Amino acid sequence: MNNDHWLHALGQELARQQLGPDVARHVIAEAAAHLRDSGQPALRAFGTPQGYATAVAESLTAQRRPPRRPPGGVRLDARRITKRYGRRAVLKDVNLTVRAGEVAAIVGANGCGKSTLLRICAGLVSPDSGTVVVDGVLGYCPQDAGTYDFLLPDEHFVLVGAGRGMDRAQSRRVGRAGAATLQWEPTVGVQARHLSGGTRQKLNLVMASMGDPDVLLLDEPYQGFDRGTYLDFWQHVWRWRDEGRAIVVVTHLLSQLDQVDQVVTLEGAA
Ligand SMILES: Nc1ncnc2c1ncn2[C@@H]1O[C@H](COP(=O)(O)OP(=O)(O)OP(=O)(O)O)[C@@H](O)[C@H]1O
Repeated sequence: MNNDHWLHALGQELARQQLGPDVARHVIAEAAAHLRDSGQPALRAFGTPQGYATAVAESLTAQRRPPRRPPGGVRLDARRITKRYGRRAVLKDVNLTVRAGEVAAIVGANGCGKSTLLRICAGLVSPDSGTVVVDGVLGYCPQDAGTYDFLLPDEHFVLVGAGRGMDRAQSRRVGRAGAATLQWEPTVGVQARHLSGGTRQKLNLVMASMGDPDVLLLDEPYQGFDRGTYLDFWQHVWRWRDEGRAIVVVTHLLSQLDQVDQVVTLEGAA
């Protein structure tokens, strides 16, 4: 079954699950975007259309969650961020304020500056003007290239753990516990360069969340995840939020946007 057939079948299954046409359109658009970005065959990325439609219907039911605690103090405050690359203006006067217990989604077209904004918030890139204030420990999951080809996953955990004040054994234990929550058990002796793209992304995400950071910056962290891991990822986001962390997720996908606390749409600076 090619991806077009799969998406068509998904539409039929969503109708059978009695999801409204607007919701179905969003789900199909997000699945198509994910398939386009990841280059994966649909069956591998999402499983059968019937199984995926059922999971979507279940997750929409699960959205009716009890009221949350009110958000806490400001954890991330980015003010009037402006950035140019050469003659190209990428960000102009962008503001982003996220409180403890809030999730912000950054959306916008390819190249509009989402990753640049996250790198600026992470302190990896300097803005031309504007300020970023972070209150607490920060974890950053890059879109790609956060791993070291010739290191083992355990060695990544030890590196990050050292920066968080953990010893080697504790780092490995915490890293492996994080991996297990993403349905991944690192194979002993396998270096990062031999991991699949989705598994490298799991490694990035585990590293970002080690040591319970107060602010989590996640740049499309689910690319290459299969359906089950993708749904698990959002469960992690809601749990982190309920624990009082401030979370920023760059995303192309629309189905979770009605659950986040704020959506920042970058238009791209002219
Ligand atoms: N280090 C750099 N030097 C020059 N130009 C850059 C650099 N980093 C990013 N850019 C440019 O800045 C613009 C914004 O890039 P950025 O990666 O932030 O976009 P994005 O919204 O995250 O894109 P995507 O949705 O494709 O991931 C792009 O035109 C990109 O080519």
